Amino acid sequence: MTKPETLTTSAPSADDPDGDVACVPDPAARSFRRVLVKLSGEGLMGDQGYGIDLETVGRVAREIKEVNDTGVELCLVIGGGNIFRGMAQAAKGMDRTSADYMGMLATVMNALAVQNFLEAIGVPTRVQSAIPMDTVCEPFNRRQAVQHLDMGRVVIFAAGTGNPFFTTDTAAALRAVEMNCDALLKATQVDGVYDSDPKTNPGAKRYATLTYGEMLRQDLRVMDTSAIALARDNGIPILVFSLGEAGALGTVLRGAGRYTIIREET
Ligand SMILES: Nc1ncnc2c1ncn2[C@@H]1O[C@H](COP(=O)(O)OP(=O)(O)OP(=O)(O)O)[C@@H](O)[C@H]1O
Ligand SMILES: O=c1ccn([C@@H]2O[C@H](COP(=O)(O)O)[C@@H](O)[C@H]2O)c(=O)[nH]1
Repeated sequence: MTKPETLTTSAPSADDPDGDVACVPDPAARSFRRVLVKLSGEGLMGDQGYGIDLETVGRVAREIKEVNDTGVELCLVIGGGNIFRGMAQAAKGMDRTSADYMGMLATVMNALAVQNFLEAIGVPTRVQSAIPMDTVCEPFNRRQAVQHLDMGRVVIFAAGTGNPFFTTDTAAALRAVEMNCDALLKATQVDGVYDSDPKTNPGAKRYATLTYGEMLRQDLRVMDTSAIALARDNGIPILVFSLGEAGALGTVLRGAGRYTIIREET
């Protein structure tokens, strides 16, 4: 499998974060053969405060189709924040494990929604859940998932890791490792990793590149530490970009557009 070695950006140093620098297109990005895309649950709600915005999920489905049509094998993990955070109040009195199972079930709902939008535009898909629910979708099975990818199907991994006390970011890193993906793409609500949360600090500066170690040492909260550590230990680059930017998935996969890449120093 070809590992991307030479993705470059125009701002090579994490010591010099730059909010305005776009990444330089790099042919190495085209060597991604199989990727895992983590779709933000909250990103799917568009401007609504809750649930799924049909226009947003329709657009995201078309972008996934475009990439799938190019022959890049696609695994998806979808967060649950758009459904689960709306229930946070109700979950307050509950024990943590029950609340976490509710969160995992929310990701199954999102997976089924995205599956329907993809199939409506002719993209073959399978949903595999980490919590077996045979009447709804397949249980997670790595070998079967590989076969689906071989057949051009998009595989959506639902229910996170199947374990409480984790998040879908960690599930995404775990599945990316298990499926031998060349990269983990985090499609979220911000266009990269900043030196502080850009939602609360308008003056935050964006990094073009970071190492896993810098990300962990600076405790940059865009992704949880277990996900970063898993990616680091298995040499999987993480690309963080905005789900809200039309066409960003395809653009980032061509090595262009705005994103932050997290990897070992080259
Ligand atoms: N240093 C940082 N750089 C970029 N974003 C940050 C940073 N610190 C915190 N954030 C926040 O992290 C958020 C993204 O992470 P998070 O996993 O919570 O959301 P998500 O990808 O939308 O996940 P979900 O699927 O659970 O909805 C961003 O919306 C941003 O506000
Ligand atoms: O492996 C997992 C994944 C998720 N959860 C629970 O689901 C929610 C929603 O996931 P997000 O990653 O926040 O979108 C999460 O807050 C956990 O409560 C889990 O327990 N295990």
